[in-house]
Amino acid sequence: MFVQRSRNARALVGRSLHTTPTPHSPTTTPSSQSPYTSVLSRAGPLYEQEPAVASRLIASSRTKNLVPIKTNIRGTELLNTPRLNKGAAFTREERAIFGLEGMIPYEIHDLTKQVARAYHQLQKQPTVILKHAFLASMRDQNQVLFYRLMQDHLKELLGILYTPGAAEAVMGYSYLFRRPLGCFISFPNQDGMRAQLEAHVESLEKQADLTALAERADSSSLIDLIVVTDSEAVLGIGDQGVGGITISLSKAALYTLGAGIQPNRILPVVLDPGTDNHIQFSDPLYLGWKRGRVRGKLYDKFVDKFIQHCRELFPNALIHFEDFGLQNAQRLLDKYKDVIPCFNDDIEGTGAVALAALLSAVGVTKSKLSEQRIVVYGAGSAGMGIADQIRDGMMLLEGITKEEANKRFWCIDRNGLLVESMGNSLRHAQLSYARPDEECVGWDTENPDQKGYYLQDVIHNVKPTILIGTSTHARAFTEDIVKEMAKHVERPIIFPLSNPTALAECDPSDANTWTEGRALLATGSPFPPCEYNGKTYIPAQNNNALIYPGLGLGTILSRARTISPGMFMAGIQALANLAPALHDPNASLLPDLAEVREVSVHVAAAIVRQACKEGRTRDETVLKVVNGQLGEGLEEFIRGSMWDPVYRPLELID
Ligand SMILES: NC(=O)C1=CN([C@@H]2O[C@H](COP(=O)(O)OP(=O)(O)OC[C@H]3O[C@@H](n4cnc5c(N)ncnc54)[C@H](O)[C@@H]3O)[C@@H](O)[C@H]2O)C=CC1
Ligand SMILES: CC(=O)C(=O)O
Ligand SMILES: [Mg+2]
Repeated sequence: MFVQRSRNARALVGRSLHTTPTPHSPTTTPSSQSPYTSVLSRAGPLYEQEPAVASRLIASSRTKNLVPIKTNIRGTELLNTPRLNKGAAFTREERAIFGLEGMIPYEIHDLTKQVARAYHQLQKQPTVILKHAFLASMRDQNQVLFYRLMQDHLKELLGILYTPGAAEAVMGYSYLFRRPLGCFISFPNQDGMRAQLEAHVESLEKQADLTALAERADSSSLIDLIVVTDSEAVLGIGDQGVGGITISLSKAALYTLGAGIQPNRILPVVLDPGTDNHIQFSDPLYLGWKRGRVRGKLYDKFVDKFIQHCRELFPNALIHFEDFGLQNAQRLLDKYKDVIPCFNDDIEGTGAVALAALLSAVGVTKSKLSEQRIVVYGAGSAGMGIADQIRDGMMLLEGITKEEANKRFWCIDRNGLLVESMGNSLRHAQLSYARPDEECVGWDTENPDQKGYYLQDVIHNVKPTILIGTSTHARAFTEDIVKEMAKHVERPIIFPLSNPTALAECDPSDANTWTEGRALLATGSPFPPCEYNGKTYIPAQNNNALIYPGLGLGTILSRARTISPGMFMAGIQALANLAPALHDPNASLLPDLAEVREVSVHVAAAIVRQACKEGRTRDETVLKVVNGQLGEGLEEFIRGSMWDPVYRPLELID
């Protein structure tokens, strides 16, 4: 099945992002003939009603933004409730009903004017970190305005909210701290963990639509998604202790921006088992638990307790693991991936987006994935996740065996090329990629006396077609290395993926110049277009943020109990099918991250269809949509079900 899909992949690619209908058509009231009239009376935005998934809400897609939110919160409390606050946009009528006159200036300003003002204020902030702090504070004051501002200026502001801006904000967390956002689960307080999670539910309930709440039997469907980090390997900046909450918050915001998941249905969490970062640790302003990281059984029990409480309190929620350390990321994924709906974004999300970019690159070079010689520089979570996903791609799409696929990789870590004689020092995830030592006998090396083989030697002797950087080793892909690679291959595929920007293995503009404009390039953080000899080349932003929102949305909609390899592969192919390079060999290997919302529609749809095919979908209505029984296409259904940053009317109930 996959082999066939892959061969057809290029033929399937035709859906331009620009030819699809705009996702947010103005709201209109459906005719009274609508077959869905019966549910209209209780329609609300997706994910706000019980149960959490799309199934009950098919009719709401056209009316969702007109349906009032019912609340009993008034006055100052309303202005201090970010989910409901509209600031100067409260109507005259709402001001009277909710007791707001005298608390806001007289004039009413709509969202467009508010966004213009907020953008102006943001531009006045002199540094990236202050811009990030401004956005965080806006998110904490007026949720709709925050998301609307982000959405209207997505390309520019992603670099502030997410990588590279988030890196500075994570490091400076204890200095920037104003009011806590997100959920803090600390090792010394773990006896109260359940109560702490329940307190978050309570605060969400307070802000929720009271009609929807009244219809809900319990709180089990309040949360669709948990984004959790333990902060040990944040981006490429390592252990950041409690500051890692910022990466959970940024990733969570991207689910809303990129896939329309209702922001209040996402729980961003930091687990704080201590920190080994001595700079943070010895800072008097550090806000986390000031102890060295707990490890071993105590750590595992702590994480397991968290997972079990989440399973009990939010049984439908998908768990997104983010930026766990090398010793734990793969282990935790292996422990939970076949038991609960979860994924590790650094391992699987990164692998998925990298494979999509490579499918598009081999489309340009008109070669097969399984013919490539691939060097992975930095054999950690992301590097091994990418290798595994490419290997799965070779097996599923091109039908080669795992053993044959393993031979297409040369992985390099701190001690050089992974070879079999490294034995026990190899991590489990690295084992199958270790090369036989005898293969390197007779290699032409820079220094014949050195122990091990390093990047220059591997490039020189292996003559790779693909070079991927996930090492955090800034500027490791030097001019010599890139030129050496480019000697042996017409269109070298070079992906310096380390984040943030300063840690990228090379600047794509340099690689473009060193290869006379021949390289096919993708980076982790955003970079400007490259120029060579009057020709412009746009390096793709190969960041897991391009796929995880759609992956999450598709999984939540299906309510699959676990995410299967087939679901991943379906999402990957959907993303690859949207690559601009499929139409123009000199265009970007991936769609622009600013188009993530439309990308997510296709990724989520592919995942939902695959989940149905595999009999994993537990949502009856989604099944009916897929089977064409409800008169609405799946993509249309998904688009219509996304949360929009618009003000809905408020209705006071006592
Ligand atoms: N573009 C994207 O979507 C993503 C990018 N990344 C980036 O990839 C980088 C690595 O992240 P993780 O894999 O999560 O970290 P990790 O700590 O699991 O892996 C890094 C690996 O690189 C190795 N390494 C360090 N210095 C090296 C050197 N000089 N030579 C060779 N190997 C070296 C380490 O030993 C480790 O095995 C980070 O900068 C991160 O931001 C991670 C996830 C997604
Ligand atoms: C993008 C991402 O997840 C990382 O750099 O860790
Ligand atoms: Mg990450």
